[in-house]
Amino acid sequence: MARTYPPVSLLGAPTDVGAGHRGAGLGPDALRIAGLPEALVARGIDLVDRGNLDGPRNPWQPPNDGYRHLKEVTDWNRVVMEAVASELAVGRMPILLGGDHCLGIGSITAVANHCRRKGKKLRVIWLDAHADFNTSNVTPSGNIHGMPVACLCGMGPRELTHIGGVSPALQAGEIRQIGIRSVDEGEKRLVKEHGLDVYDMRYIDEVGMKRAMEAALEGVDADTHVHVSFDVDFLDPSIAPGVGTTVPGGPNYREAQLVMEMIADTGRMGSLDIVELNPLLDSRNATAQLAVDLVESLFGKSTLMRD
Ligand SMILES: NC(=[NH2+])NCCC[C@H](N)C(=O)O
Ligand SMILES: [Mn+2]
Ligand SMILES: [Mn+2]
Repeated sequence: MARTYPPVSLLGAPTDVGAGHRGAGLGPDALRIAGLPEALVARGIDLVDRGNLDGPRNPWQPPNDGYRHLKEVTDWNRVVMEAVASELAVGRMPILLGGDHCLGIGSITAVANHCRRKGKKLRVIWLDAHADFNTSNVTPSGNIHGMPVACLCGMGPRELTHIGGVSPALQAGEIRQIGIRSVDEGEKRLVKEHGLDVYDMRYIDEVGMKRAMEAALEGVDADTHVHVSFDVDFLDPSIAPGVGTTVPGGPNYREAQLVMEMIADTGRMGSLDIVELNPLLDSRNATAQLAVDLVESLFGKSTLMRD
């Protein structure tokens, strides 16, 4: 049966302030050039592209006091948080085009506040090679794109943990991480302490993607807002080379499609981040095109007769 979707707004956040490589700031335009707007319109979606948000200039400095570009990361996240909140407030589904994954702080803080206001349950599906659960004490890099989940759970610099007023913005129990295969030593300890629900590649190898996703989506019901935070490095680098922090051994094309289709089948996706795409490292925009293909599946496009 064909599903109907709420109106969607694209929000570009052209920045790499949280990353370790330059180039993720070009992500929004690469996704547009790969045909994301047209693909959504072809799915019958009422789409508005709000263009790119206006944030601070990108500096390129080494980490300072444990963080790289903390001020710019904070300013970008505030801009993103406000833009995402405005779309949700008028009943539109925001799709954030990153930019690096530090932007998940602003995006998900806005979503969490929205859910609190509406009395909705929240389920964050974090698709990533990395847990992004570092703090300044344990980070190997100082790059804040390795810290958004920790910040959302209340650990990190006050300007990020309290960006939406309420801290923690999110409970660990609201998150499910899929595809994880690179967690730093100190980060591992924190992940365990906080009891994050992680479906890592070992788990996926053992039980298969179908069962992993069934577990990650368990309990999602009519009162649940599903937020998908799609870090493109979730995918195996052989199919998605255009990211700054590749980790081998990720989901293949079929597994990634299944993830998206199973999320689509819940009918509960209310917001989406597409982050970490780095066109400078891509091969003829192929990773952007793959991301568009996967987003189509998130919006219910499927093979054969299931539409
Ligand atoms: N969103 C990402 N791509 N994160 C990569 C993080 C890499 C590494 N764990 C770090 O903290 O530096
Ligand atoms: Mn990652
Ligand atoms: Mn990430």
